[in-house]
Amino acid sequence: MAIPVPNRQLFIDGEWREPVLKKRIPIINPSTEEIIGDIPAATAEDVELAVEAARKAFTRNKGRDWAFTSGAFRAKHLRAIAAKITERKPELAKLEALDCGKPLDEAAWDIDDVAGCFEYYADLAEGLDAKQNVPVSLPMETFNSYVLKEPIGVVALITPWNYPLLMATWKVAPALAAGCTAILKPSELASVTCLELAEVCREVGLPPGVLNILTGLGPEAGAPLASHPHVDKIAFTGSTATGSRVMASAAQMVKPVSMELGGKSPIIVFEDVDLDKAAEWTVFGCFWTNGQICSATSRLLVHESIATDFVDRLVKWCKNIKISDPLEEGCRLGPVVSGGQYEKILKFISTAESEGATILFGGARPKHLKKGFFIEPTIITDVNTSMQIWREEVFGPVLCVKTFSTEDEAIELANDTQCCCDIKRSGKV
Ligand SMILES: NC(=O)c1ccc[n+]([C@@H]2O[C@H](COP(=O)([O-])OP(=O)(O)OC[C@H]3O[C@@H](n4cnc5c(N)ncnc54)[C@H](O)[C@@H]3O)[C@@H](O)[C@H]2O)c1
Ligand SMILES: NCCCC=O
Repeated sequence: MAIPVPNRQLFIDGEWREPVLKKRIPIINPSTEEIIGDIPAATAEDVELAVEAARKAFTRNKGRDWAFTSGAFRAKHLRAIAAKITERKPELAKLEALDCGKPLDEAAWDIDDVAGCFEYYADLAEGLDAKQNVPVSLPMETFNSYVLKEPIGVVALITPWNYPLLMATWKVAPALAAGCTAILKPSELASVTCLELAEVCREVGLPPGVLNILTGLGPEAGAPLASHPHVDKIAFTGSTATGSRVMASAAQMVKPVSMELGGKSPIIVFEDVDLDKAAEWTVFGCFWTNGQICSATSRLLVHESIATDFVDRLVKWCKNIKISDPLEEGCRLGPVVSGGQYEKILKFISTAESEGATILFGGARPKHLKKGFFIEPTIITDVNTSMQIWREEVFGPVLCVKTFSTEDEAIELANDTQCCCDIKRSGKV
């Protein structure tokens, strides 16, 4: 059953604050296309306040309140956040499913992962203490040398919508463990659970300003954050195009960045596999999270001798995928995140068709669903490497299939530089 979406403000300096320009963005439930609430829309004015709060938190009491206290102290906060997330798991999973369309079971796994990630970095924060001031032996007695591990400062964390709270946590937890203070800017398409993370931080008494959360549009909130002179580092996950813009603005100040950018991952199926298992993994890899995963197995390379049989099995799997409202029992494929993504994916499919590919299965909204941004699991064959569907990231439930005859050919196709440019450039840090 759906639950109400909490009405929240921006989270700055440990408090809820209305955006300076009082703007808000509607939240659209992708299953029903109905507005179910709204989120605050930060602008440069709010970025200013959040960066100032983070900077103050970093230096407060000469850093003894957070940045230069013990890792064990910070770990206590991370563990308290993990415990609260676990306590609120049923509600957070529902909110995430409502906000981004992810099947409820998958949203619940993600919330477990979120709690696990805070715990993991709590362990690392504790481990840091033993690694401080370790002497480094030098060949000269007149010098002493020690290793000091210090946080870099104020960090900007900009995240996408496909795993809203998990992608945020992959950045927030390590930053806080290291002693940084942070400003998180989640995607405007799915910010609800990140705002709940703010409430969790408030409830567990995270020192004010250590984590600030600004929801808002990319150009209005993300861009001024990325280019702010008092932000010491940017960690970004999202599309290659936006990542490139963020890097360019960071380069003006020679500011370090970590980038996790788009993906277009191949899966290679050789002739000696267990066909049923390989078919199950291919389908899971491509359609999990409604096909919106950077590591989606969206390019299937299958040995020509088993291709017909293998693709038949994929089609059988696809026929049995339950497509429904993500909160419905047994849902395996929900809607894509937004109207914009829905249109974009359908355009990819129609371009593939006009370029000569065959839409073997799916390719449209399921007939039993009249509303919502639903797209059937789609299998495309007769693809060649110059087609857009092969080269570009679709980021939806679309699998394209190509056969190969030798291992070398399979590897060459998998490594095709055009297809894989995103992967090659998105080294995970
Ligand atoms: N490699 C990975 O680990 C990984 C993981 C998840 C998602 N992704 C990628 O993320 C993409 C989908 O996410 P998306 O559509 O939210 O990506 P996106 O690039 O559109 O947006 C990502 C974030 O950047 C913000 N943003 C937009 N314009 C900005 C600007 N000019 N300056 C600063 N910030 C700006 C957005 O508001 C959002 O918070 C896909 O390409 C997917 O492959 C990659
Ligand atoms: N399981 C998390 C994958 C994140 C990439 O999209």
